[in-house]
Amino acid sequence: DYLLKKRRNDMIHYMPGPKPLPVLGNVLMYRGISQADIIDFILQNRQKYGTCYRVWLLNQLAVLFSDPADVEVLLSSSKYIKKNNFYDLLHPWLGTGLLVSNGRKWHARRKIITPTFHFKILEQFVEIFDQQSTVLVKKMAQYADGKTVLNIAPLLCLMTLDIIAETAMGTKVNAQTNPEFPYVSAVISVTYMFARRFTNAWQRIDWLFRLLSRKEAKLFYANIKLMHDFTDRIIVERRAVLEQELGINETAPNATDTEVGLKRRMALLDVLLQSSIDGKPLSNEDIREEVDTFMFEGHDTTSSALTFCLHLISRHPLVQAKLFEEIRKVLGADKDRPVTQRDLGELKYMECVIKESLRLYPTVPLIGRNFEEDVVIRGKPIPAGTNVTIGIYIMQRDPKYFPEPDTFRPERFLNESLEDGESRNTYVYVPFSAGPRNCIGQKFAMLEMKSTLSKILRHFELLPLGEELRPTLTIVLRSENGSQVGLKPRNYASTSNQVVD
Ligand code: HEM
Repeated sequence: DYLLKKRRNDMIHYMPGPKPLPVLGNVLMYRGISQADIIDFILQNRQKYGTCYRVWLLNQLAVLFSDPADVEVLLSSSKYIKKNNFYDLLHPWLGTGLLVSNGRKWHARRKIITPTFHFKILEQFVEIFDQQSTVLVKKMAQYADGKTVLNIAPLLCLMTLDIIAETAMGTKVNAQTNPEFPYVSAVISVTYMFARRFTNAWQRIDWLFRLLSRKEAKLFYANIKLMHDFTDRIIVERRAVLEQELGINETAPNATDTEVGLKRRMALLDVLLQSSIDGKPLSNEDIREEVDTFMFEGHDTTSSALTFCLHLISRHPLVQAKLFEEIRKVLGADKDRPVTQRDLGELKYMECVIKESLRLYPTVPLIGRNFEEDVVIRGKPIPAGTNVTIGIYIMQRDPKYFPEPDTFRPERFLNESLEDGESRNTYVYVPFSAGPRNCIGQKFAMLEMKSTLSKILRHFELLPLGEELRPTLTIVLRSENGSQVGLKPRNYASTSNQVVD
């Protein structure tokens, strides 16, 4: 143990952190810490050891950064893009798709996928957001009696699944109307199991998972197979259609990234089918990795963000009134009018509400990297092989940058001006990460959330019924008891300030 760690220990000895035991390192400090306690535990460690501290987990050295100046160095550089081994858990489903891939593969794929989010393409996706949120409000209407407590989280999850399936694969899975559809229940089950395995050290090791949780492991891998078969089938079908329609092989090598995306309404899958790397088209397996990555990354994140945001709105009537006023002003008196990308761009206060909600409850509260070689971050040497965590949640709750950090105040983001006139490092607020490896779906997610929120608030007033949130860290931050609210139908004939009454 001494020899294995000696070099790294010598390099890192200056850094604060809990005293490690031989062999075990600091593993024991995680004893008895439940999923729901992890975030508080990390905040306490930040108080004890500062904005940069180390822990030893057996033989693995891990460093947590939460000083925005350090985070800026890490995120803005294209050198530090390798993900750490926590992400390996996602391999069985996502292979080495964009979220987990590294090096050349990541660069090439990122270049191909970026045009998918061209604003012209997003414009077409806005129609899908609108249609699917219409299905959502129809389902919600049955609970809108002003006294029923509704946990809105599962409904949001099904809606975001419908949206991502249609935008990524060009296929309707009808999750909202048919949640029993095998592909839909497989996605939900696997996402749930990822969350469990992520927080359970033993289940994270694959052979132990297969050995000790046999039934769960069997279901997990059967569901992954089912999802792969489904995606494979869609890819084969779409390839055949595209070949017929476009003469895919002639189009691919000559078209520039942006041209490919703009030809007609495209799903992500279509862009991939027409793309090539070094003149070679992507194989069905390559494409599946990326489509699966979008299915995973594109539904759980947005649905969790919406869950927190709607809850906060239900508990802040003045914010809700202001939001509704803006919605009425921008979208007019017809609550069923489909929204456009332009409308959504004008919902400025709503943007502040979403940003503030993502500040308090960043869906991805921690992100990880691994250093392949020794590096020095602002004078701090870090040895090769170290797992690095960036504490998004910690920075966004730091009173130094956000006065009264636990208070929900969307006005903070109006004009992005700072209350005390000080400048703030932009890397202090990074719910979508930042730099070359930031969230490729950020604009998509913002439009989707704005579209859904405006649809819900045009139809219902949210009431503060039910339990409060119980945030818990799984792969994404979610609320253990969902988001409990009451609903009252909006009377659109009356004026907006009726909400405050
Ligand atoms: C509120 C919603 C969302 C949040 C808060 C969010 C946040 C993030 C964050 C923090 C990362 C960086 C992860 C890391 O470095 O390990 C990321 C990456 C990514 N996100 Fe999102 N995301 C959201 C929605 C979406 C959506 C809707 C999509 C797809 C349509 C998407 C696709 C991706 C992909 C593919 C990556 C990997 C990018 C790369 O490594 O090049 N995300 N997201």
